[in-house]
Order: sequence, then C-alpha cells, then structure tokens
Amino acid sequence: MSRADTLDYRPLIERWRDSPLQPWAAQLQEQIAAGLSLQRYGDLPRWLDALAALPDIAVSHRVLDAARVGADCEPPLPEPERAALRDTLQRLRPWRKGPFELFGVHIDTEWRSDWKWERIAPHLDNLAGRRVLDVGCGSGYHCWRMAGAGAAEVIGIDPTPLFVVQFWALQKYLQQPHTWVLPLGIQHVPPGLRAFDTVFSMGVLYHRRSPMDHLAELRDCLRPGGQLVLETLVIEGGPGDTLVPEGRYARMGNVWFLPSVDTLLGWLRKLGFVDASLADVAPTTSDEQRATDWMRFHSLANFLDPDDASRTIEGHPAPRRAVVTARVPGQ
Ligand SMILES: Nc1ncnc2c1ncn2[C@@H]1O[C@H](C[S@+](CC[C@H]([NH3+])C(=O)[O-])CC(=O)[O-])[C@@H](O)[C@H]1O
Repeated sequence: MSRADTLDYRPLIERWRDSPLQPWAAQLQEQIAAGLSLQRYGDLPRWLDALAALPDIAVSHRVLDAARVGADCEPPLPEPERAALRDTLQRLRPWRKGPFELFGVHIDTEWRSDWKWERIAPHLDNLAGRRVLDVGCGSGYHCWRMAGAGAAEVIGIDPTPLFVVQFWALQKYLQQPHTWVLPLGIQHVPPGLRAFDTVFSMGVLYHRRSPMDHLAELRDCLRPGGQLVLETLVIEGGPGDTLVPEGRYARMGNVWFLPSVDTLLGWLRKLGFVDASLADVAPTTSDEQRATDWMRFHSLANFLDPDDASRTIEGHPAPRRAVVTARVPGQ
C-alpha cells in the first residue's frame, strides 16, 4: 500500500454504487491512482508526510459559514501545540484558497475566497439536499461552504495534488462525510452523467483551450433543470468581443479565452442553456488576492502594470471577473 492510499475514497465509490454516478465510480480508483501518482508528483510524499503529522484533536465545534470555515476544541489548544499545528500546516504551502481557522490557527490564504462566495450566494438555487459538483475547486473552500449551505453531497475536482492534500488536512478536522475533493480534471469526468443538481466552474474557463467544449462538458454533468454557476475572467465589450492573449496574461501562461459578458451569455445560449444571466461582475483587487505568510510568492499586485493598475504587466485589461448562471432545460 503506497502512502497515497491513505487518502481513502472507498466510501465514495461504495456510495455511488447503483446510483447515476455508477459509471464514474467504476473508473474512480484508477483515476485517483493516476491523479495521486508518486512517480508523477515528486513532492507528494512530502505533503503526505505533513498530512500524517497532523495531530489528532477532539473537535468540539465545527463552523462552515460566513463567519469562518474551521474547527475548535475545548479547552482551546495550548500555545505550543497550536504553534506545532501551524508549522505542520505550513508544510502544505502555498495555501491559495481559503481562509480557514483550525483551533486558533488562522490560515490566511492568498485569496479571500469567502468574498467570491458572498458574491455568488444570492444567485444560487437552494443547495439544501442537492448533489453538487465544483470543477477546479482548489483546496475546497467553496465545497465547505456548499456543505454548510446544506448540500447533501459535494464533489470537488482539482488536478493539482497539493490542493487535494490540503482538502484532506481540513477534512481530518471538519469531518464532512459527504464532501469530497478528487484529484481529477474536468476531462476525467465521464461524459453525459446528467447527475448533478448544481455545477460550479469558477476560475477554470479561461484555462481551457476550448471554452465551448468546457461549457458543453459542464452542461452534460447537470440533470435537466439543474443550475450552472460559472465564474471567469471577462473583458469589457459587447457581443462577439473576446480577448485571446497571445503571450501571458497577468503572468499566467495557460490563459486562452476572455469573452465579454455578452459573448459569454451568447456561448451559453448557443449550447442550449436557458435563463443565462449575469449575476455579478467586478474587478479583482489586491485586497482579495495577495501574498501572505501562507502564500509567499508573487500575487496580483506584482502582475499589474506598476504605473497603471487598470492594465496587466503585459498591457492587457486588468482582471475582471463575472459570475453568470444558466440552466439546462427540462425538469
Ligand atoms: N482541467 C481542469 N479541470 C478542473 N480543474 C482544473 C483544471 N485545470 C486546472 N484546474 C484547477 O482550477 C483551479 C483554478 S483557480 C480557481 C479555484 C476556485 N474554483 C475559486 O474560484 O476560487 C483559478 C483562480 O485563481 O481563480 C486550480 O485549482 C487548478 O488546479
């Protein structure tokens, strides 16, 4: 048994037996082994060691809401143990999506992902009792918020193994048996599942070389009547306007299509979505995305033109993100 097997997905595979997700369950063990391959991901043993070094703590209280996502114990953790927990969690840097609060340790992530959740939350179908998919979920910050909003099953997928290990570090204490993060990309989801009530794709579309294929894949994950919640970088402009940066965009190498909001809504309608509408559009600020003690690399402020914050360092329009929602027709 390799150490990656300590991330135990068997209860999920068992749960999906004889469900609409059975076709996925049948491939999952193999996909997970590839997504957590020790040969492929040389840093994985180091992260798994950090995970194994996390102390067992009896949790007295868990919170998954706007105030915080985290866990407490009673009596509070003494300072030396808190410092040790902090050091172990720091071995899983960089922490990008959060924040989290574990026994007095504040994981101050690069992103205030809670701000994004506040923007999308008013536009969501009631999540109570729903089965939801979060594509490109990172450490799973929004997955925990979906669980906190009452979702019956939350499946996050992300192909970056560090984020998956971060999820397991949190899961050790948050203990939400129906919340999972799988080490997979959207391309690994079997086509045509039509099994999820709500599908989220946030911060992923611009990383996909074919945005129409990405939207079609998301559509085919949804049951008839299900809701898509899509968040992506957009440009200002009208129908048909799209930026395809030739080189990097805000120092990111794998950025493909940045549509205007009208273009994006048109793409959704063309693919058969109904009720496509804009929920929110806002520039990304360096209060929301910034370097911290938990993510010590460069962040947004370093990716903008130092003389003109409305431009990226490459001269493109600065990041602006839209949230749109749409629905698959039917019941
Ligand atoms: N093919 C793929 N399939 C699925 N995920 C992918 C793929 N390729 C990369 N990713 C993952 O998509 C995530 C994009 S971040 C958004 C996080 C969260 N949703 C957020 O909205 O805060 C972008 C941002 O910073 O906004 C990363 O975690 C990648 O590993």
